[in-house]
Amino acid sequence: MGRKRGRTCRKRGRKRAFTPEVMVNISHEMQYVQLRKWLKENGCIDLHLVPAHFPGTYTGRGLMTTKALQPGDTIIALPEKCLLTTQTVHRSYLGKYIERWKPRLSPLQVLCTFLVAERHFGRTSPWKPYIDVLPKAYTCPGYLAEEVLRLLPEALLGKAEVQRRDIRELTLSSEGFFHSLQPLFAESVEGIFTSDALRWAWCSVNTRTVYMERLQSEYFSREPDVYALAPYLDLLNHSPTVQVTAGFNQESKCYEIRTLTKCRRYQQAFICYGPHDNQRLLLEYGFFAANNPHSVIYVEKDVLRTHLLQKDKELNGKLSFLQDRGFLEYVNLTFGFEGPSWRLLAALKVLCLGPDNYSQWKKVLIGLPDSVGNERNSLDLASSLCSHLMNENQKVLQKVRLNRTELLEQLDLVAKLREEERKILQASLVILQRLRNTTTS
Ligand SMILES: C[S@@+](CC[C@H](N)C(=O)[O-])C[C@H]1O[C@@H](n2cnc3c(N)ncnc32)[C@H](O)[C@@H]1O
Repeated sequence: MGRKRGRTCRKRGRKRAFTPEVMVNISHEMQYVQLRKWLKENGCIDLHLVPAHFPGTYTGRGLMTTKALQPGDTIIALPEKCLLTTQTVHRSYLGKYIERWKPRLSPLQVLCTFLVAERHFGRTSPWKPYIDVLPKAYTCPGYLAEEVLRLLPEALLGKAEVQRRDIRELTLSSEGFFHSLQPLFAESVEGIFTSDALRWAWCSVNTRTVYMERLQSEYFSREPDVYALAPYLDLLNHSPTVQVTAGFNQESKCYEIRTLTKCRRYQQAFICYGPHDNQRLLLEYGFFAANNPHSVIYVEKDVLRTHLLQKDKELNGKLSFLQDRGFLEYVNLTFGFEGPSWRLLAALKVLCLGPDNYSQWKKVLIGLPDSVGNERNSLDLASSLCSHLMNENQKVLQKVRLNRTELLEQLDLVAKLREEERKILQASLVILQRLRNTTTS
């Protein structure tokens, strides 16, 4: 039964049409009050972003905008004084130790040393308001337990191990330098620059810095000097669907982020860390994004090999033909929300070709039509690969569900990553089925 809609009703209706995101404003908490005060003292004037928790999302803490943002608006402008770069460290009490030290330290070593030292100085550190809001621990692979690591997808596991090795090497390669800093501390440097402290510093830099190129300093090693810790700005979470521009503005002397996407008042303001897939997000930042359009599932070469006809006499020839043309690079062999990548399908078509069809190999790779039979065989092979990956994924999910230990938070992260991957594989299977139907009809 229809009801007459008056002016008040229309107004209420308009309000109801938009349900604001559930969020808890935390700007009154002492640590954020102190941080905002510190920013203002350092010349940051327009702070229309406030810290909040967003319990309805996986993002946790983030920044909410108190005014609607239109494309082109500045989300945040952080004065140079508020940025923590290698230059900040060079100008500090650490400067003369850095200058004296050989071999030269990397920009990453310099920043990590400073973070650990400043955290240790506590109340007397001018950076205390910033350090107080930094997470105490992270969820990137450097922090994951061994048994959780083993549940990661193969390609990610390899990179996760490299990350853990890099963190260990940072500690080992800096030991001598830390000893040289002993005059600065009342306590033994061994108890300050611990492997835990350095892991925390490494992850703080890796997950929170903005990209800002600096001129190479003669006092640092040759690694690119591109990190800047940006207090408050680094409370902005990532969304793969927003667009922003970011960089240091030489005129205003501020690091500025502008949005190219609208954002409503009292909503979480997001930035985009880059067009990263979920594996990269987990590796570099310790999270994944639901329905991430950049996410794909990689088909490992070994997995591909086990699905191929071993009695095909031309198999090795085909594989090296594909390898030489870059078709077996793992970034090319993927399943996405839109099905198998063009390169995966092309590679499968070559691999399915019958004997003595050498002339077809090149034609298939440049996208020329293939026989209906080969087309169908390659789609079947793609479906079988996709189903295999689904089964593997399912097995890991079962293990995670059984393994409800004290590592709950870490296991949940892996489970959710795997569930996202499942969605992609399911979407790919549906597309493959559709393609198969059109090929047969
Ligand atoms: C630059 S910080 C952003 C602020 C951070 N949430 C905080 O509370 O400090 C980057 C970290 O935020 C988290 N993060 C960013 N975007 C996210 C998202 N879309 N979903 C879940 N976590 C996210 C990850 O832990 C990531 O390492």
